Amino acid sequence: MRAKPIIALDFSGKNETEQFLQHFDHESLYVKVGMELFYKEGPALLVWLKELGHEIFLDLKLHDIPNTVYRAMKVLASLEVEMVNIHAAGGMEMMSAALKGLVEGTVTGKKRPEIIAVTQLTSTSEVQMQREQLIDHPLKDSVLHYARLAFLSGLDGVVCSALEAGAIRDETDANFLRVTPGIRLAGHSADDQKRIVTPKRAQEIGSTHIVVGRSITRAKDPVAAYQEVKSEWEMN
Ligand SMILES: O=C(O)c1cc(=O)[nH]c(=O)n1[C@@H]1O[C@H](COP(=O)(O)O)[C@@H](O)[C@H]1O
Repeated sequence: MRAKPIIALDFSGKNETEQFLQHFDHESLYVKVGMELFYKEGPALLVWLKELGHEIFLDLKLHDIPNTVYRAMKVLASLEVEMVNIHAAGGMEMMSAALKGLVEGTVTGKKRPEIIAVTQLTSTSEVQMQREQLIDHPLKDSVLHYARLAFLSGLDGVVCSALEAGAIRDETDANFLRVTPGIRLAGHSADDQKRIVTPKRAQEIGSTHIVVGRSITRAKDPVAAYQEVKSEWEMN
């Protein structure tokens, strides 16, 4: 069965989040809690979301020296979410340390959260990457390189654009997760995203998960937008 689309809860606080979730009645969702919401509300928000029956991707994108990431991951493991992430640019030593922290911090008898690494952000274009990161290669090569490093470090998958998902599957393993933000329904604004794909196309190319924020959260009818994303994603 295909994973539910992950809804990015990029809201200012619990009240706004609650107003949004009320639209969905008692439907169990896969939600992403990012820096804004987590910094505002802290772990209590995760407890509340779990009580409502939602699965959680805690998107804090750790990127620091290996020891710091190891220690932080031990703490994040205790929050018992489904998925966490780090930046692949932190290097293999950092990625291995993150995984070790997560394994050690997972409560006995509980499932370890999945851990994925951000390759190149979907808000980064090839020109931008080449100019600002001094990477003298096509963007796809950089994404594939980071994906290989994450795979060799024992991680569960990567965050990338759906445009790169098929190549990553072919270079790693069909079970290696390709979690892809930068998803837009046809005709919706790209906003700050550079590498965007529709839910249908993401499914065709090889994403294992899609992350959708503004196409749903800013829609006049968020439930209808979610259903549209879901039906495109689950087609075939
Ligand atoms: O790690 C992420 O979730 C992430 C990585 C990335 O490369 N691009 C990206 O957009 N995201 C997140 O995915 C969400 C996308 O939101 P929308 O652009 O509104 O659909 C945001 O919460 C971003 O923080």
